[in-house]
Amino acid sequence: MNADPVVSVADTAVSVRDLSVVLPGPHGAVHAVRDLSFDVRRGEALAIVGESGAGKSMTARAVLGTVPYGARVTGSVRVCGQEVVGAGSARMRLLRGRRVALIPQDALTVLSPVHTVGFQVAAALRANRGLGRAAATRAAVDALGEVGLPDPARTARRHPHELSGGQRQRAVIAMATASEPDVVLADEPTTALDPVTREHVLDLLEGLRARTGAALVLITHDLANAGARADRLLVMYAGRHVESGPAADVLEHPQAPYTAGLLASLPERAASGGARRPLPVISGAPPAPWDDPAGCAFAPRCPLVSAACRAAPPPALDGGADRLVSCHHWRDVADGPAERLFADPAAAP
Ligand SMILES: Nc1ncnc2c1ncn2[C@@H]1O[C@H](COP(=O)(O)OP(=O)(O)OP(=O)(O)O)[C@@H](O)[C@H]1O
Repeated sequence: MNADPVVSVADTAVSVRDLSVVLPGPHGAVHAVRDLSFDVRRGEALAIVGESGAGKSMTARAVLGTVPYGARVTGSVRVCGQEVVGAGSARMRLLRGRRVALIPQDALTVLSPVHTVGFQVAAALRANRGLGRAAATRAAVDALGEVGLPDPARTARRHPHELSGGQRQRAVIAMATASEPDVVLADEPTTALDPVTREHVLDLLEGLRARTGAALVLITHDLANAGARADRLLVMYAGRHVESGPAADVLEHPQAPYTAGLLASLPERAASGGARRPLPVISGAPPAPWDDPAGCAFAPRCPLVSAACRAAPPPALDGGADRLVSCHHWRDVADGPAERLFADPAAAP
């Protein structure tokens, strides 16, 4: 990307520049993340949005320094000023947990079935904050109470299988946030939860951010909900930056055709016009993971495609008002009601 957002280093919790992650795959190299740049300021919530395979989780793993074995990572990822790309395991042990923590999609991937949740939260506190056994045990109970678990002292003595899915997710949030990291990465933290519990967990994350001043990176498929919960949005497609900026602005006035298509296909938006009409769709499918298109990866599905789009991936252009957009034709999107681009499913290429 060629445009650098103006954020002072001291205000920046995460700074990603020209990040690429390439993985070996059975059909050839998989370009999971390509030339991605973005910043997350301290205390800010950034939602990374995109459909399955867009590279959201791999971006989070690169920030956490936990890409799969065999992955080739280039570019730079700085967490609180410290470089993660190429960092040795000793430096990453210091960063992980203390500076940056992950809340995964499924709590059971991080909770051990053989230990009580209190023991596991206390273990994280001992590792990250250097607390002794008794102090860590007390702090773990406090942390379980902070995330709204009932009777935290009793919950601390329970094993993960004795808790509901929502309670387990709260326990994982307690484990990730008890040490008050500067950056919390939440990878689809509510996917496995019912709608009411989902809202509670998102409220909880918002409350923790307000209390500790941590930066929150929320990874999600859900563009509308992300907009309501985040300060800023980063839309990804096929491993690349599509557009980014203040969440409300991106949702109100998308600048990239892909974002406009995603928004047009939201049932609540399509219904807002009053008349019943077919839900607009973005026809076609994203490129296969091992495809390495010469131009814009969205070009085969884009109603505004031109020769320039097929020749080279568009750079991130300054869309004004703290926005970046990776599209040659962004002015044509920004100038009119975005929905019109995908209004007629039969008209899309
Ligand atoms: N261990 C791996 N080895 C090879 N390719 C992988 C591996 N993990 C992920 N990928 C590929 O990397 C690309 C990006 O995956 P990633 O999990 O980051 O997408 P995502 O946007 O998080 O999707 P989802 O929303 O489904 O989790 C995909 O094409 C995926 O198939």
